[in-house]
Amino acid sequence: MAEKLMKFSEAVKRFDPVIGLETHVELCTNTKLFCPAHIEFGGEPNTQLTPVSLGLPGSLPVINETAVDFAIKLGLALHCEIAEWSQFARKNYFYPDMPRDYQISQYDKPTNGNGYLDVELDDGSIFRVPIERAHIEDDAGKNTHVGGADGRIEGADHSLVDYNRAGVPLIEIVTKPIEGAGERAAEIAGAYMRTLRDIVRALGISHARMEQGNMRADVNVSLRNKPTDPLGTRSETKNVNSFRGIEKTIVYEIRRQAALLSDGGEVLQETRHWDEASQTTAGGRLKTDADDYRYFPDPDLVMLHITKEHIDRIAKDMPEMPRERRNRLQGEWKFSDLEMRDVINADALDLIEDTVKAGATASGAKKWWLGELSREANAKGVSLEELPITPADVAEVEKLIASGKLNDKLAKKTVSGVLAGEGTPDEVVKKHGYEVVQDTGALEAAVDKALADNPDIVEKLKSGNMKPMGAIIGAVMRATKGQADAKAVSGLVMKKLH
Ligand SMILES: Nc1ncnc2c1ncn2[C@@H]1O[C@H](COP(=O)(O)OP(=O)(O)OP(=O)(O)O)[C@@H](O)[C@H]1O
Ligand SMILES: [Mg+2]
Ligand SMILES: [Mg+2]
Repeated sequence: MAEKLMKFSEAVKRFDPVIGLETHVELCTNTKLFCPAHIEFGGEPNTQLTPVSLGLPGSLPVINETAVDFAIKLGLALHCEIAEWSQFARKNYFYPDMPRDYQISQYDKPTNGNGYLDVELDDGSIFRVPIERAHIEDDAGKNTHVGGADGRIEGADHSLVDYNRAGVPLIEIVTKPIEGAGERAAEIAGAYMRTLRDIVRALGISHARMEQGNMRADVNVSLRNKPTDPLGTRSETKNVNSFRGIEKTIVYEIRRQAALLSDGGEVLQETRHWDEASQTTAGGRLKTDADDYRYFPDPDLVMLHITKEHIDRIAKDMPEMPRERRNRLQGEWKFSDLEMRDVINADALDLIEDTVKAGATASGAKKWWLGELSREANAKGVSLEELPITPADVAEVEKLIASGKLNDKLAKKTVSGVLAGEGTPDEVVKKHGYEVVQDTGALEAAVDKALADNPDIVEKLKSGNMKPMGAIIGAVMRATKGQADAKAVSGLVMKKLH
């Protein structure tokens, strides 16, 4: 049954939306959080296991020090208070993807508390997102429902479970209720998620690939009549795994709840899920704050003691954060704010940086990645990074242009060759004989012929009408299969006429 929705513009005029994001980030440690089982994406099911990750009786967890250091790094980046003593707690519930019947998480003594993240919005303004906590926990395994009439979960006749992911370290970053977002709630959530992704990548603590589930968010949304009212009842849309999905969930929930409330109904505190196919959220399980997980300190794990000296050591090695890096690169590249925003939106920052490092100019690198190559990536439905061309290739093409060996047209052909798997730019140039005619003898002969073939144009040029110059250059280009340098041709023509 389709639910009633209010127009978005009307909904945010009548109600004040409040959102909250719980983001799970999968850490890229080599081994699991409490045992030495190796972690590898896409491994054969149930091959990355130990007795601990299966929760076998008698097995005991031992904390992974790297995971704790990763959590501290993130805590520092999010301006959190890092607890000297934090504690793991058992969150008890039953689900077949969790072999232990409890998740090891942190409850009232999380490692990181009380921080914030400043995010930049489209208009260049900064919005401060308050962070409640960033705690360490382990992941569950994965169920796959198979069989049945049409392969859908309802039709499934049995489920398979893969415990490879069970015990993989996660950090859950929980925002405080984000107030004052108004009609920009979705934009703020999107900017927050992208900034968080950039930070965890810069810290090297997660691959943060949404599509592989390294990063996923629970999206909480509530409405109230006015900003001074107490918070309204929230819905919680679970495990949304794309930035667009998160933004759309927020818009949808605002519209749905607004319609409900203005009809005199009430918002249920429930978990929902985002359905990409129908672009809607659907109700799941009713949930109350009294949901009883029977949290208690895990008696198998001692409290985590993090000394100030340890934090200082980690703080000394913190890499440059994305926003500082962006500002530095913008200065070095002399890009305008608008150009920089285009680069960020195209996810081309790293690629351009690497291309410049390989010897190209910043504007040359930008021209390729945001022009020709963005079009190619769009057409193929892949990201720029996935294109079969490297920053070094692009820099090489730029060098060939700068040295006068390639003109724009030949450069494009060369890039096409690289994309088609014909080899490096040098190899493609050699293979096809793409090279601007440098031999002035051959060029002169082509110019002479073009002038002799077009006496009427010659007359015009002689009388000072330069418009038909293009026709001569075109003729020379055709004669040299596009391999002439247009500037050299017009220079030669002028020399011959006078
Ligand atoms: N009325 C509200 N409207 C919008 N967001 C809210 C509201 N109340 C709480 N939130 C946000 O919802 C999130 C709640 O996450 P939290 O992890 O604390 O609890 P939970 O969802 O009950 O537990 P679980 O981790 O088991 O899902 C936080 O980001 C919080 O800021
Ligand atoms: Mg939570
Ligand atoms: Mg939650």
